[in-house]
Amino acid sequence: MQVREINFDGLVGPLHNYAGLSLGNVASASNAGDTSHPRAAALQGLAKMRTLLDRGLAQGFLPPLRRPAIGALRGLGFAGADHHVLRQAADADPVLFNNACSASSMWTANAATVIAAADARDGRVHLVTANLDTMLHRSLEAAETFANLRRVFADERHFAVHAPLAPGRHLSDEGAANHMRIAPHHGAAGLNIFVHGEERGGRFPERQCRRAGEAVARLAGLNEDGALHIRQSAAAIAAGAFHNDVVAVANETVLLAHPQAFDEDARAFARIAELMPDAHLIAVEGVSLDSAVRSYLFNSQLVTLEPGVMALVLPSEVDRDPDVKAAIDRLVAANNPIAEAIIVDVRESMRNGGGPACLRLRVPASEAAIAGIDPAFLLDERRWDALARLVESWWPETIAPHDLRDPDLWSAVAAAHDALDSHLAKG
Ligand SMILES: N=C(N)NCCC[C@H](NC(=O)CCC(=O)O)C(=O)O
Repeated sequence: MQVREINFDGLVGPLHNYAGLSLGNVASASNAGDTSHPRAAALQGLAKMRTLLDRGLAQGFLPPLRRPAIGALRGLGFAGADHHVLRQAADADPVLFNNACSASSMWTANAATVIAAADARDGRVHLVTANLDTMLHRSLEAAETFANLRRVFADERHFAVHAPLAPGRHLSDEGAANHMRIAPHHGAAGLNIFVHGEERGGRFPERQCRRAGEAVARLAGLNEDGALHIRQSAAAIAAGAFHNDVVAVANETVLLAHPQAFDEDARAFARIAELMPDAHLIAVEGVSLDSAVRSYLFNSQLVTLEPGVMALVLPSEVDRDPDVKAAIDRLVAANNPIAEAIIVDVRESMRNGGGPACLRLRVPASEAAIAGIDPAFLLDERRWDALARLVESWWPETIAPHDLRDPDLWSAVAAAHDALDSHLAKG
């Protein structure tokens, strides 16, 4: 069956800001308190989408969740008119308030884990919404993301959208950022690799539980040899790889990983090779873990341009590190399907620890399944132009930390969300 991969990028929301909310995410911590540029951020994300669209790839988007998360604050006991809720929360608990202001839904690699139809028992694409339970600001996304995914992938003949796993640290789940799939091609049955952490007492949280990956595999009906659960190395997490997609990326027959990405790396690679003997398993040498984390080399999108020909879509930060540049040159020159490096500027997102791969959720879909996706979320030139115009008209230019408490900003951001909602309602 002809199956295409669609990248659903998160449209960067109008409240994008740098509040330093993610312990273990080096960029988020080191840029805390800086002034953000939401309009530029959303336009950078859109430019990335446009680059892939212009290369003939299928491109969709997911709308930003409405922030500040007034509903969540109401659930925690703040009451009254919207601005009153926000004022009370900002005064009573500034940290909670900042968490409610995060635009983190832009990183749609954390929206859900996606299991391809060819691997699922019932032949449907399964999307298991991530509970994002480790980080407070991210945990506020799950219920709304579930609703969004149900709206976009409403056709139950082709898609099964699952609710987030039960909340709680025992089942923490960060979605596709900790899942890789290796297969002969997008439409063929493949191997699903679930990468987890586990409390090892390191200085940073380990966000993904093994049980969560096992539950996802069961919910989608993977058979036993279709799933492999491996552990992220403590060294990678300590260096700032808070998700596996900071140190590894896979697409069809290719897996690129930092040699220290996994616990017992040699055994992990050997096990994958045993299950997928025809795959190109590439441990990228010559790049330190620190360089990998700073440049986000592995947080690239590895996309198929045509059968057997792939491109790496990399953040422009890779150009600053000679070791990383040399590694990319070697990868493109070597005998593997990677034929091209495409550099994109997603600097505003990168400064919060979100590279090209974080910004997108991959959904493999047959022609029939694509027909079952709400077309308002599939991009062509016309829809892309309309989104860019909306962003240019409504998204704030800058947000400094103290602006988050400014009622004028709350009104401006609500108006931007309203404009997007009414645009989407037109289809
Ligand atoms: N690797 C993937 N797939 N996603 C990247 C997510 C970045 C996100 N950053 C943030 O949430 C920063 C928000 C702040 O600090 O304000 C996170 O840490 O969860």
